[in-house]
Amino acid sequence: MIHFCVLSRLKQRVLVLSPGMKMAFDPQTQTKIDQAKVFMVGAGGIGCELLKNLLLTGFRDIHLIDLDTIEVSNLNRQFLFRSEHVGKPKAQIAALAAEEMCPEARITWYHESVIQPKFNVKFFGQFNLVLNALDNSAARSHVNRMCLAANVPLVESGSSGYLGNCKVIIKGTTECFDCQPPIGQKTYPGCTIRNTPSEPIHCIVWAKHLFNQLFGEADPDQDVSPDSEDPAADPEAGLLSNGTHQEHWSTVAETNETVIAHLAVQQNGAHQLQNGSNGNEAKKGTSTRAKAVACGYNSIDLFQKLFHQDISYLLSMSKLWEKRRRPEVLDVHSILKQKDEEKVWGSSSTEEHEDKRLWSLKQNVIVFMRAVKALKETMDKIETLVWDKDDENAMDFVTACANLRATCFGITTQSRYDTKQMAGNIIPAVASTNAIVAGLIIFNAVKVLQNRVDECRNLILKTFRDAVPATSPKRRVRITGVSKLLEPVKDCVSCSERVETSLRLNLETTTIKDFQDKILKGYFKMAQPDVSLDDSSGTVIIDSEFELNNKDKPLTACKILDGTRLKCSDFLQEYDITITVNHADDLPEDTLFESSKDANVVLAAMPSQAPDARTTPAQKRKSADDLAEASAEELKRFKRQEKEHLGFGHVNENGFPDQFLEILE
Ligand SMILES: Nc1ncnc2c1ncn2[C@@H]1O[C@H](COP(=O)(O)OP(=O)(O)OP(=O)(O)O)[C@@H](O)[C@H]1O
Ligand SMILES: [Zn+2]
Repeated sequence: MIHFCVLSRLKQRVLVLSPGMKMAFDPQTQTKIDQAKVFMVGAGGIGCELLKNLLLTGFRDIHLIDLDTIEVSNLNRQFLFRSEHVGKPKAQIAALAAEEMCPEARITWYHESVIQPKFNVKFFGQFNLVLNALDNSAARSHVNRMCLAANVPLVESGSSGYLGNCKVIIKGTTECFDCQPPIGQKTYPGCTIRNTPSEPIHCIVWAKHLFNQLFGEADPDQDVSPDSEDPAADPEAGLLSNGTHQEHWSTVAETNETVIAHLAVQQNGAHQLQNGSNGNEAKKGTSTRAKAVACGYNSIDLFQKLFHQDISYLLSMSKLWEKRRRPEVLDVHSILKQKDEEKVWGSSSTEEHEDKRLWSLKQNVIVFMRAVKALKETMDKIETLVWDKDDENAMDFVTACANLRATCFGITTQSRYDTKQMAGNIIPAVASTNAIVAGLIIFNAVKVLQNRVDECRNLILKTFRDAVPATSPKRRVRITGVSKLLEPVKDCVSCSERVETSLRLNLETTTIKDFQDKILKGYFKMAQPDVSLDDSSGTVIIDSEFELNNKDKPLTACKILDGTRLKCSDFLQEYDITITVNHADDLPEDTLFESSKDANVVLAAMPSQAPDARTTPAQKRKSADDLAEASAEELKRFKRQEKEHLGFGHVNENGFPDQFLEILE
C-alpha cells in the first residue's frame, strides 16, 4: 500500500513497467489478474492513481471511461496529465499515459458519460470487475444498478479532503450502494438562516439565497426575509395595533427619502415597526425580488431594507432574543459618513493576500453597492443569473452581504477568500487520500478475483487529531473504519428481490414531472423511467423516449388515484418495480412523499435533476458533502462493528502488510 503512495508522489511518468515487472502473487492469482478484464469508471483524482496501481498489479485489459476534459486545476494531483493536455479528454490522455508506462497493456477508453444507453447491461457483463473512481452519487448509483443487473462485482470508492472510503458490492452477498439511504447536502433550518444566525456559514447561506432571490431563479424555499412563523417567536410580532400586518415596504413605491424617513420613525420605536416582509409575505407570493424591482435595484434602498428594516422587524419578535444576543440595525448613511479606509476593493484585486484581508464595515457597504449595480447590469442583459463562486461580482455580493448580516448579529466577519471556501463548499482534494483509496481498491479487487470475498473489507479513511487544522500536514490519516462486508438491506430499492412498494404522497399537488425527477430518478435511481398504469388499460403515463407533454399536470389529472398501481421500469438498467400510490394530504410541508420503507423522505434531500450526462460543479460539490456526511455516518456504523471485526485476518498473504491501520504516522 505504502508502495503505491510513494509511487504516486513521483508525480512524473518515469515509471515504465517491463513485461516481467509485476507484483509477486501466487500463480493462480497471477493468472486471474492476467486474464481479468476490468472497467474503471472515472479518471480523476482517484482514477489516475488507480490506473497506475492496476498496471503495477499486473492488470492488462482495462477499459476506462471519463466524460470530462483536463483542467489546469487537475494537474496538481492527477499526475497522468500535463499542462499540454489541458482541454483534452481525461480518458484519452490517461490511456496514452498507461500505454507509455506499460506498452503491453490494452487500454480501451471512452470520453463519455457512463450513464448512456450504449453502456448497457450486456456491456457491463463483459467485465470481471468494475471499479468506481467517481465523484457524484447519480453516476455511482447508476453504475451500482448496472453491476447488479449484470451481476458483476463492483468496488466503490470516494474521497473528500482527508476522508476516503472503499467498499465491495456483490449482488446478493453484500450491501449495495443504495442500501443506505441517501444523505442530503448539509442544510440549515430555515428559521436559523432567516431569523437567528449564529455562525458565519448561516450568513453566507443567507447571502447566497439572497443572490438567487434578487438576480437568479427565486426559490420559495430560500426566502431571506424574517420568518414570523418561527415557532420560537411570539405570534404578535409585526402586528399593527389593529391586528393586521403592515403593508410591506416596497409594495407602495416609496421614494428613498420617504423610505428613509419612514425608517427613522420606525427606528425610534422598533417594536412598532411593521414590516410586511414576514412569513405571510412568502405565502402571498410577494418576493424580495418584487421589492428590488419596485425600487429599481437601488442599492441604498436594498441596504436599508435588508440590514435595517428586516433587522428591526426581527427585533420586534422579542421572544427570539430572550436568551440570545439582540441583533443591531445598520444605518447606511452613517456608515458611509465614516472616515475613509485606505483602499476599497473587490473584484478589481487579484492579489492573493488582498483576498484574505478582512473588509471594514464601510468597505463591505461599498462592495455591496458596487456589486448590486454590476449584477443588475448583467441581469439586464441575460435575465437570470446563476450563482457562481468564480464570478467576481457574485462573490463580492455574497461576501459583503454575509459580512453586513454578520455585523448585525455580532458574528465574526470573513475574508473574501474564506467566504469563497464556505460558499463554494470547497473541500480541497488531498493527493495522499486519493493514493491510499486507490491502494485500498486494489486490495479489495484482488480479493474479489481470488474468490476470497469474506476477506474483503469495507474501509473508511479518516483523520484524527482533530485539534490540528485540517490543512496542516501534521494532521494524521488513519484507516479507522474497517468492517467485513455488510449484508444487503432487506428493502433496498436497488438490490432487494422485492418488486413492489407503496408510497404516500399528495396526488392532487404532485406533478408528473416531480414524480419522474424526484421520485423515480431521485429516489428510485432510475436513469430513463417508463411508467404505465398496472391495469387492463395499460395507459402509458411516462415514455422515456418522448418529451413529457403532461409534465405539469398533477397525478390525479392522469388517472392516478388513491391506490393506483404503477408499473415503472428502466430498460437500460433492466429494472422493474410496481409502485402503489396512496393519497396523503397530511405530509409535512417539506416532504414530497413517504415510502413504506423508510420514514420521511424530504424533498430537499432529493436531487431535482436526473442523472445527467455531465455533472455540474454544484453537483460535484454536493457529492463531496455527501461523502463527508456519508463517511461520518458509515464511521458510526463501523465503530459499532469495529470490536467484532477489527483485524485483517489473512491479508498479509500476497504481499499485503499485516498491519496497515495507521498509514501515515
Ligand atoms: N457520469 C460520469 N461518467 C463518466 N465519468 C464521470 C461521470 N461523472 C463523473 N465522472 C468523472 O469522475 C471523475 C472524478 O474525479 P475527481 O473527483 O478527481 O473529479 P475532478 O473533476 O477531476 O476533480 P475536482 O472535482 O476536485 O475538480 C472526474 O474526472 C469526472 O469527470
Ligand atoms: Zn441495496
